Amino acid sequence: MPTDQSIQPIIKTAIAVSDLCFAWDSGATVLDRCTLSVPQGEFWMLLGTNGSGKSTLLRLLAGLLKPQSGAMQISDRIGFVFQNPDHQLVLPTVGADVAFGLVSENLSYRQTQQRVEESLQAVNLIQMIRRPIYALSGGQKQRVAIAGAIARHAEVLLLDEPTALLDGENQNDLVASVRDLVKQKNLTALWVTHRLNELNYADGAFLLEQGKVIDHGDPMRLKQVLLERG
Ligand SMILES: Nc1ncnc2c1ncn2[C@@H]1O[C@H](COP(=O)(O)OP(=O)(O)OP(=O)(O)O)[C@@H](O)[C@H]1O
Repeated sequence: MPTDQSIQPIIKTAIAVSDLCFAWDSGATVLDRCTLSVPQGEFWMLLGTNGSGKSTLLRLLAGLLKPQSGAMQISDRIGFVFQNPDHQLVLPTVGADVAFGLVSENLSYRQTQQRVEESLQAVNLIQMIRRPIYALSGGQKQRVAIAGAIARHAEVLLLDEPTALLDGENQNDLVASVRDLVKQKNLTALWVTHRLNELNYADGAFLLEQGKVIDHGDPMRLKQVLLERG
């Protein structure tokens, strides 16, 4: 019989990328044998200089682009959050927009309503269910986009600089609430950012340079590495 000390917790991987290569038709290489993995239930960040391939990697993971070689493993229940929420919110009110994401799921009116309400509750926007999208702040719009993913029962959230257009206070609120959601709902999230203070909320981080992960692990250590680089 194994002793208690010999029993290791089973850590499942929610996002696995192995030797992924991607180049544009022009021949410009963006990802060059990129390898990383994110444990299930964790909130990881992806950092790197402009043009290092962060957005491209997220688009490959979401199936929006096809790699030339390498392997990826990820849930097919993905929620994608773009930098600019105006590029993904399509209907005039909060509730209608979240419900729109459910049209392909063949739910009854009641089931749809329940999913919309639950997901808006999860992002603290239930009181705004009837509010027009134009009357929301940038941070509230991002929450609507996240509610859309929650309503579709996304297991993995891919967020591409979701705070880039937000001021400091809204930025902190959003990153804290995504961290809480990940933990409460046992989701997995990969969050692209240039803002080092957001690392305070992460379980781990990757540093991408010229399409390769050159460092990864403890977010506070990586923050220090990047601060020292200037
Ligand atoms: N549609 C496209 N066609 C051709 N090249 C592209 C296209 N989109 C991006 N690129 C190029 O691919 C490279 C990687 O871009 P990507 O957007 O992945 O970088 P990033 O790390 O997300 O940068 P940033 O931090 O500035 O958002 C860049 O050189 C960029 O110019």
